[in-house]
Amino acid sequence: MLSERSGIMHLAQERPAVELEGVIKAYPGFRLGPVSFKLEPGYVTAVVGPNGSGKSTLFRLMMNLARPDGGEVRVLGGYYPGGDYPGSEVEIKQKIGYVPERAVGHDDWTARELGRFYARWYPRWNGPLYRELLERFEIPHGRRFKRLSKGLQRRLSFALARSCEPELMLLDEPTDGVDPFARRAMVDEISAFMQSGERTVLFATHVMEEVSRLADYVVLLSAGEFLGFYEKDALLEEWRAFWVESPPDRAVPGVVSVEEAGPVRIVTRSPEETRAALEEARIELFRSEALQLEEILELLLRERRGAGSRV
Ligand SMILES: Nc1ncnc2c1ncn2[C@@H]1O[C@H](COP(=O)(O)OP(=O)(O)OP(=O)(O)O)[C@@H](O)[C@H]1O
Repeated sequence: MLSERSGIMHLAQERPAVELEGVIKAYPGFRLGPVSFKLEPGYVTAVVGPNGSGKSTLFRLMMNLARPDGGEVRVLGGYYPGGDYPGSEVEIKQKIGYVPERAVGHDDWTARELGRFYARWYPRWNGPLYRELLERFEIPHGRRFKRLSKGLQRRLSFALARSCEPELMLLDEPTDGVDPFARRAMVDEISAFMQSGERTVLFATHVMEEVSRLADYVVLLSAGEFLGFYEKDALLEEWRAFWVESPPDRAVPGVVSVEEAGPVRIVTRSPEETRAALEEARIELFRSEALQLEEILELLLRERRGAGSRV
């Protein structure tokens, strides 16, 4: 996905879609950050982390629904906080399709009414697409939001955000509670949305398959700590598992874990160095395999938080 779109992006827009610099947010008993990363237009980034790691807080900071205690949040050229907007905050928000963790103020509205309301606020509102998404996601037009199941509420929130034809989609667990069929349809729609290289998506998820399918980059959080901003393909290339005849009797560079139940499996994040060291120690390497993204992220979490962390 990265290579397909990378040529277009810098021609279309020069500024990052989102820029966070040293962003900190503190609540009693919880502190997020400092978080720093840039989202360049044309890419999809996944926010991954265990429950309570600060993913929703990060989205609220980007929507100016929470104010940072330190650092700077810049979204589509607008600065939060401080009121230093090149355009008005409304103008910036009109270019953002946001799916919050919990939709506020939608409860008594039907999909039809919400569509009409959004059409008034979003200049690029795409009515035909909205109607098509309601059909595709099998969302009843006339039932109040609060009477919809959780999965249908998520689908409707996504359809609303998508139909704004935004520059930037901020999707806080859009597929949470959504069945696998609709989830696939949503992932397909995000891919379709990205076909124009000027657009940017940031989405939070616990589903690794979605990260594998959609994301160019991954933001990893754990208990408020920002563990990194990773290029997905680089992670997949960097980490490997080697199967060897016997465990090494000395420290081997790059090795992150050694499993000795049955054949010895060594995970390394520096394959060439590890391979050379194994050869030198005359340990036969009889199989080498790529790691799944889920295992890599889990190992990164474990490295920082101690064993037992789960994505
Ligand atoms: N308004 C608030 N006041 C006090 N604490 C808050 C507030 N909002 C969030 N928190 C705390 O911040 C922490 C992170 O919450 P957040 O919802 O950002 O995590 P998350 O990664 O989105 O979790 P999940 O995966 O469960 O959705 C939690 O401990 C939460 O209780």
